[in-house]
Amino acid sequence: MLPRHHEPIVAVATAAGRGAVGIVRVSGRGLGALARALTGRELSSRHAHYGPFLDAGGEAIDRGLALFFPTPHSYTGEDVLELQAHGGPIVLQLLLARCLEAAAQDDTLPRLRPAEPGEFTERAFLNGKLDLAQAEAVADLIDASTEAAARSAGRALAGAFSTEIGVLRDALIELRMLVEATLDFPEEEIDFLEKADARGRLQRVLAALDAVRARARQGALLREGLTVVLAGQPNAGKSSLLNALAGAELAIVTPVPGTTRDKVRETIQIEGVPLHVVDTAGLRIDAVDEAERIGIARSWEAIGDADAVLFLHDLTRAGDASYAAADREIAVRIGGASAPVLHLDTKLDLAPAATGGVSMAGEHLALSARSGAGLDALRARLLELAGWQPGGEGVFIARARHLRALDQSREHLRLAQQLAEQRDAALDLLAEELRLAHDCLGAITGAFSADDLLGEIFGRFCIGK
Ligand SMILES: Nc1nc2c(c(=O)[nH]1)N(C=O)[C@@H](CNc1ccc(C(=O)N[C@@H](CCC(=O)O)C(=O)O)cc1)CN2
Ligand SMILES: Nc1nc2c(ncn2[C@@H]2O[C@H](COP(=O)(O)OP(=O)(O)OP(=O)(O)O)[C@@H](O)[C@H]2O)c(=O)[nH]1
Repeated sequence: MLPRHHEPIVAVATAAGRGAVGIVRVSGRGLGALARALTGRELSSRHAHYGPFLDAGGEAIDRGLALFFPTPHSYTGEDVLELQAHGGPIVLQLLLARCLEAAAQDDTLPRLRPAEPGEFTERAFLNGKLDLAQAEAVADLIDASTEAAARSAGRALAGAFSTEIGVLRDALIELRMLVEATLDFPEEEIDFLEKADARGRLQRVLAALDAVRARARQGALLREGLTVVLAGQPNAGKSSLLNALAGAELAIVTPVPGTTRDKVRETIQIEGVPLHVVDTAGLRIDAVDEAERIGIARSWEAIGDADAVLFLHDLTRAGDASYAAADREIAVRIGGASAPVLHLDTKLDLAPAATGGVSMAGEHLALSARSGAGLDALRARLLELAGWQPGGEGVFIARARHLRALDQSREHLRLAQQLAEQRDAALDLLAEELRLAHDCLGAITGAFSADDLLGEIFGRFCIGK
């Protein structure tokens, strides 16, 4: 029996629903006979052939373009057969079923099964067509929620991230070779660190790693975005601010306090950075009914998960002592969350110039959702809080997994550096730290990766990818 990752697979490669064109894609070994059975002809390699896609009785299910990519020159590195048909869901299901049937009927054909999510790209990885960071970039390109995220995923897919990791790994390999060679000649140990400039090399690798980390963090921000929670008493202007930032009427705005009963989550973007804005139910201590109480409990949950909290204060209530007292009570609780808090004094257009404003310690921005005053300053401050460096050209997309690996690698290099600074450095320990730092980098591109990690990564792809 074939191992699972050698079994031929088939899936509809295009999105569900109706489209101009839809593609059924087959990947596996020895697909030539299947191609003949489905098209009734010999397909030359990597050429588009227009003709019928035949059912078991020789009747055309559809007419379209057939492409055959013989191994190894294909997306997956195996034989790939594509049927580019008309993009109707039923047509594509018929073609998919026909592929399975044709393979089952002829025992010279390999046993075919439907593909699991991400399985085509997993094969591209297993067959060395893409490394792991590039394979992840395929999914990130498809999932990108802003133009900047798509461009940076495109760069990672083209190998920009992998190349930087490769440069770091090469520098580490050189250093490791020096250290390990010296281990074999113990009498020279003392001179080694001096002669080979091991400390200088280590220092340079660390600096280069830090530069890659900084760019990867930018890339991760483009992928993950920033979660910002709008918090404040009922009627403070949270929903209006969400709508103003989004430039659309997303949340219901009414003069009735307590209009927003549950979280509304909307993704907008600032300079290409996805911003997940969560509008919450207005916070109040003495909620009137059960639904409101539940909404408020969810608001607190959202605040706990936020990357930043925007705490809104209604400037028109600035003189109201009980309003201020309630704000102070909420502030204490928000202060208990770990996210940074930015105070927004709202409805600036209504606040008379003489008003002293809201008195509450912390950073304040005054704004008006109605006139738009202060919104640009808020956007700029949010980007700053996110750690976004403007003009992030050349950023490649990255994931939390990559950041962790880079951090761990850095940790091992720091330990190696400490060892190297000692008078009679233990070279065997130094060698071991360098090896571990090297392994962490290898995990990013998948030089060695556990099956469960691969399952985790490819299981999140869409089917047919
Ligand atoms: N119709 C179609 N469009 C598609 C894909 C596909 O599978 N089918 N892709 C799938 O996601 C992407 C393109 N990815 C591909 C990557 C490599 C090869 C390929 O044939 N590689 C060979 C030859 C390279 C060459 O000619 O230089 C190779 O790597 O050896 C094909 C598609 C996006 N568009
Ligand atoms: N003039 C003016 N009115 C505003 C502004 N922002 C909000 N409002 C008004 O204030 C009222 C409450 O606004 P919302 O955005 O619904 O407030 P909220 O904090 O979401 O309220 P809840 O859903 O009750 O928690 C509405 O009548 C808005 O039109 C502003 O910048 N200027």
